[in-house]
Amino acid sequence: MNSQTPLLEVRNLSRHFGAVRALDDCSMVVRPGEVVALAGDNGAGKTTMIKAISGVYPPTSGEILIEGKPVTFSSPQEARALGIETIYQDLALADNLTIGANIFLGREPMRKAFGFLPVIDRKTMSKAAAETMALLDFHVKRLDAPVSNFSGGQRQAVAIGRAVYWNAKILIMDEPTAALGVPEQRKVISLIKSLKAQGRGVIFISHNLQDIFAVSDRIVVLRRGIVAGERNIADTNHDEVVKLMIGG
Ligand SMILES: Nc1ncnc2c1ncn2[C@@H]1O[C@H](COP(=O)(O)OP(=O)(O)OP(=O)(O)O)[C@@H](O)[C@H]1O
Repeated sequence: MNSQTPLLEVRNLSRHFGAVRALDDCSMVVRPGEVVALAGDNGAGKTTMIKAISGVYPPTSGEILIEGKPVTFSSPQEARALGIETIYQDLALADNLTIGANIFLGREPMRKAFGFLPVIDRKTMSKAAAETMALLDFHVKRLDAPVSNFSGGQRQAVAIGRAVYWNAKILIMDEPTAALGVPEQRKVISLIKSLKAQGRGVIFISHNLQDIFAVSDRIVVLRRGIVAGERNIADTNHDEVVKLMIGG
């Protein structure tokens, strides 16, 4: 792989639901260490795009390539196995469990007690939790507390930590700052910056242009299922993005 090969390339992707063209001939790329914002008004096709990329909806036509290789997924598990992790707004955390247990949810590490009895390896889980949260430079007072004790931003960090632990190359984040107060939004923005510094690719869906401009390298604007425009963040401004979103 040369350094120019995108982590992810979506080529001429369409997804139709009966007569509804939720996505029509859309293309986008995400390179290593790049944050790409996906923006658009309600119903523009953002959710359909991330669901196609993450294996929820098979495309009607078009191609998805990971590190230059065409892939097809028949489930989110298959997309995940190839390094695409999606963090939806509900975060899919188990509130009564620790960070470590959430990282390993459904994939718990086991050890043998007394040399024969299989039990959950809690030491491995708490070590992974500590290392992963340190990698994200995110510190909570009690790593062994249930995640229900944590704030919205901390919970977002746990969901990101889980993706990072399982080696996500591309993280898709659906409105990660939407339900947060301003200080917590800043923390999540800095988490996204650390993912970028680690060479991962991020697709960042947001309605908040300020957040988009704070963290993204590029923006892809969808409108009624098509790519209305794509800009480098350094070369555009809020007005232009809004015009692309509403058209006319
Ligand atoms: N399962 C489905 N069946 C039929 N139509 C659908 C389905 N999913 C999405 N659509 C339609 O596809 C279009 C794009 O929807 P999508 O949810 O991808 O937009 P969005 O940009 O994510 O909007 P929002 O910001 O409101 O979440 C809409 O017209 C929507 O009604």
